[in-house]
Amino acid sequence: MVNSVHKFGGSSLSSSSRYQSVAKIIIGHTQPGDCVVVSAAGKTTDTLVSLWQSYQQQDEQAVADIILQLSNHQTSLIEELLQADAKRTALSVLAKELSEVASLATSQQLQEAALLAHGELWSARLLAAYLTQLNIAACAHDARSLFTLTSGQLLHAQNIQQCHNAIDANKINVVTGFIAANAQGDTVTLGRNGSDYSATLLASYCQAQNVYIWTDTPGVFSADPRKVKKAIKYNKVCREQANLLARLGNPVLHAKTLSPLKNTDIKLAVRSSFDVQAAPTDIVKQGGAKQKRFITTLQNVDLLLVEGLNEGEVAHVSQLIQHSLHHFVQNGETYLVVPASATHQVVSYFAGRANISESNLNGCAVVAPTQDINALNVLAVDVLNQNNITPRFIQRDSNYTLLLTDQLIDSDVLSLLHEKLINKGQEIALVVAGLGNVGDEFLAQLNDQFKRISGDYSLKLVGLIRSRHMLFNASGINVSQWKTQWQHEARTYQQSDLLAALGELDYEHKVVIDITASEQFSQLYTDFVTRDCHLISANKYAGTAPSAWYNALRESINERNLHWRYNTSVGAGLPVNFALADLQNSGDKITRIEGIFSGTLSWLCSKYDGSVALSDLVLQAQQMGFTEPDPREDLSGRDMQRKLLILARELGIELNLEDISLEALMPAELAQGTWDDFLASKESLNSFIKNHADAASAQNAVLRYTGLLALEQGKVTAKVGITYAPQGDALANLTPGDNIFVINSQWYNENALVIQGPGAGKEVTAAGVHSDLYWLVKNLK
Ligand SMILES: NC(=O)C1=CN([C@@H]2O[C@H](COP(=O)(O)OP(=O)(O)OC[C@H]3O[C@@H](n4cnc5c(N)ncnc54)[C@H](O)[C@@H]3O)[C@@H](O)[C@H]2O)C=CC1
Ligand SMILES: N[C@@H](CC=O)C(=O)O
Repeated sequence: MVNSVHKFGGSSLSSSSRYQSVAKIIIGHTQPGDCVVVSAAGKTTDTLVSLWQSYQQQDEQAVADIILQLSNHQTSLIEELLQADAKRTALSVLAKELSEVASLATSQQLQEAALLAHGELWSARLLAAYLTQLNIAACAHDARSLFTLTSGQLLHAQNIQQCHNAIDANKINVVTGFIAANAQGDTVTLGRNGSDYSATLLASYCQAQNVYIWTDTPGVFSADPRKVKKAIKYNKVCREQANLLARLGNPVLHAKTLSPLKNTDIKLAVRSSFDVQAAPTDIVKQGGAKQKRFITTLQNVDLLLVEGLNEGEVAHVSQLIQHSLHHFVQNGETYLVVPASATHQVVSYFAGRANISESNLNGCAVVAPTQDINALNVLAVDVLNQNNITPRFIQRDSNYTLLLTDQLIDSDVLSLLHEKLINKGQEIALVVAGLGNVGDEFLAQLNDQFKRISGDYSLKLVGLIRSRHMLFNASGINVSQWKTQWQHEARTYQQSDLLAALGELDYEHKVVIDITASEQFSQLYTDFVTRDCHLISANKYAGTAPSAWYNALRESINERNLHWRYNTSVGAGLPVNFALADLQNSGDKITRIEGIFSGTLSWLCSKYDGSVALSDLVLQAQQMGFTEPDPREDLSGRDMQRKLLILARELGIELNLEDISLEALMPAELAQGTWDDFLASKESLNSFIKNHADAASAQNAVLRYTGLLALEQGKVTAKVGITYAPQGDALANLTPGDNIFVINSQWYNENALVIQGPGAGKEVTAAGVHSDLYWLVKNLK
């Protein structure tokens, strides 16, 4: 039984290393009986098309040169991938085929479709042979023995039978895309990019459950991501919008791709063969996803006026020119949007019923929910006018507006259009993890912040996560009533449930706000990012993870155009990260950061005068919400060590925790055992502190815990530990609980820049997380 059909386009097979990656994907994502549909490798179809053109122009030298070019390309793929007999056989079959092409060209018997079919045949045979060499049972199929058409109509019953007979349940079936046969057995093609169509046809004939279109972008975006940096990747797009986009010239999905899926439950997903971890875009049935906004560009099209258009004629002409056409009625006239290269063919087909109304047009189409179309049309015209582009023809329908122009819409104008048209009304899903001290306060402040932030966006709280329970409600959790809802609806979860719930959210943007103190939770960040979630962390574990993991996470965030903010991980609500970024963005060079970066240790050291045992003060600090869940994370200096590492990484210094020397503010043995064990041994902490306080006092100083990061002549000093601060020193006079960051730089050299204020506490920290959310939303624009 065929479970899945996977389709790999030319870009996924453009080199031998791409074949190897595809083979890995197949090994990881298929089971025996599944089908893999392939296009021609890289630019092979284009090369075959130019061979056909040279042949028609009777340019024998060009024909010979192109055959040599094809031979070299295929030979190098075979040489790099296959070994021994498999290689010899493949090379000899290739040589035979190319010499046959050459002799057909000489004898003027070359057929266009049969010539173009070679690209897919070579891909299918090579991939099947390579899989076999890897000990994966695989076979190649020529789709001309699976799909038959007469007069452009597929013979479904016959094709089902042919597929049923041919598909091997025990092997991976590698099938040529793009090609089929007519009743006489001659080759016919399914149109450029027709391999997507081959894949969905095959899936419907074999009753597969899934079709995966593996391509070079990780899904369907609001605009071409190569032209618009801030294009949004959608998790779900409904079939109707995908179809309309394809007819309007968007290259992501071929327009015919969706037709075999009509009235079936086959799932279709677009995903990247270059980034296998990235979440796909699911193309779902009407109602399975909300309507999204898109902008797509058109280039070099003509507008034809057609008289008496009959039903099925557009599909027929589309088949004829192998390009899906869009038609519409305006003021009682029927128009057809045709690629200029096919105008002649289309006009001759209609034999006097079609005339060119406007020619040499470019432009763009905006696809959006019905209620938005009018406003978006006005905005689009405004943006175009501001860029000296006057639409020559506008067609506004219920779910799109088409603006045809003389000028090309370049990526600058497209980005402007995207900024003005796409961002408005987008929904942002918030998922909050960690509902403790700070998390609870964050939620208490959330309603007010919604009012402040919203603007162009609509923000919704859709998920709440604790260590064992979670609550997800895709349509939104009532922020004022979350506790009641939590009581009734939260359920226990496994990690996979959490990731599935995040993957399912049909929002333009998703933000995971980590207010846990859990290292385990922070290790899921890479999974969150592959599900296209932005991140906000109060949690310090990800920011202080080993360099390799941390750098890979950052890279993956950048690649996906996501944001990660973590201002509260150092100095709670104090704007430390902002200041450092601002200094560096203004060209300054920071040379030294020194101070007290722990609210707990600041409070403990300032409060301690010997009258109350330090262990009791620790319990008070815990009560006030200053400490980490286990206050030994603070007393050990580890929390401050983490903050110093986060600061160092902000300055671009490659460090790991173990590079920062650490002296604990407690005896080493107290780090072992449970919190109760710690309390039972509290006297050893009390005497440890008393000894230090006495020693400091003997030097007319006070006990403090400080950190230092210095960059001098390329040498990095990074340490946290105990200091005796002289009476009168800024450190000695700090308000209990305050943090102080003394920053020296090229511009703040003699006279340091000082940031000082409360460095812990639920209100300031929750407000700091809100600041991160505010700036994250601002930066989406
Ligand atoms: N308290 C403060 O002043 C500041 C705290 N932070 C950071 O904020 C974070 C939270 O601090 P608090 O609210 O004080 O801690 P807390 O202990 O009161 O709350 C942490 C919450 O996280 C939940 N949690 C633990 N493991 C989890 C997991 N695997 N998945 C989901 N939830 C999990 C716990 O159930 C708890 O509700 C910590 O990372 C802390 O370092 C940062 C700046 C200041
Ligand atoms: N426990 C921490 C909380 C903030 O990060 C501290 O005391 O500073």
